[in-house]
Amino acid sequence: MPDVRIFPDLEGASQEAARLFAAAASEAIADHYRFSVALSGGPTPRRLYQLLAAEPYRSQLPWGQIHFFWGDERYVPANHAESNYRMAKEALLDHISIPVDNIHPMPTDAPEIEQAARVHSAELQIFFDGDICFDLALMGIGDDGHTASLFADDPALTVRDKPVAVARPTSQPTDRLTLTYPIFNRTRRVLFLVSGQEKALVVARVLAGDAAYPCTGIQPTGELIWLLDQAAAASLGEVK
Ligand SMILES: O=C1O[C@H](COP(=O)(O)O)[C@@H](O)[C@H](O)[C@H]1O
Repeated sequence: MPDVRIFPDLEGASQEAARLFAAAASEAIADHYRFSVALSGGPTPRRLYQLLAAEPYRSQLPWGQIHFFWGDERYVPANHAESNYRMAKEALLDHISIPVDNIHPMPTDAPEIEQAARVHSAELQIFFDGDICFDLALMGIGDDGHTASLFADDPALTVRDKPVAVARPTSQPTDRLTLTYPIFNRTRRVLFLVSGQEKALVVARVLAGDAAYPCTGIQPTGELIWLLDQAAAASLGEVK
């Protein structure tokens, strides 16, 4: 059974996520002197990022030992309204004292998206010395059951031999880059943050193991925690 924690609202779930982020950072840094995180995009994690950019975390977290990557990115310029990097930059990165070398966005400026996937794969291999293993992946879920940019019926779902895949979801206006299942599933801790009634049914189905949803494929060997607000938890128990 996954570890599912329910909070009255997104604020409560985000506060728990910030606490877990700080605990995971201190454990990773004590063990191997740095903390590598894959961030999620979309609107849900914005409050978490704002909390990390505020006291006490802003002063207390050892930002020089924390490295930010992204779990997925829309193939748009870095200053685009849809950019996952831009959201994290505005909510978090612009407000903390972190070396620029610790920020590793997925590139979105190559003429071909396949080239960007190769460049970022190479960056990951170098950073992790050939053994890609994040300390923490922050994740969300769409109401269609996608997570990161792993969408149903998209070829990115089947990529097993590369850390970064190109996603071309037919439901979305732009192509995307995404980390692949093997990378998420060897992450030390995966933390889902989910809010809103429109996610309730899909969350219940994913937690019941319905393989129709890409999110169900996230089964890390490490720790898996779901932080839900009450609205997102509303259908738990209705789906077997
Ligand atoms: O498209 C995306 O959506 C998912 C879910 O976002 P949420 O704000 O509804 O939780 C997100 O995790 C992913 O990073 C993003 O690109």
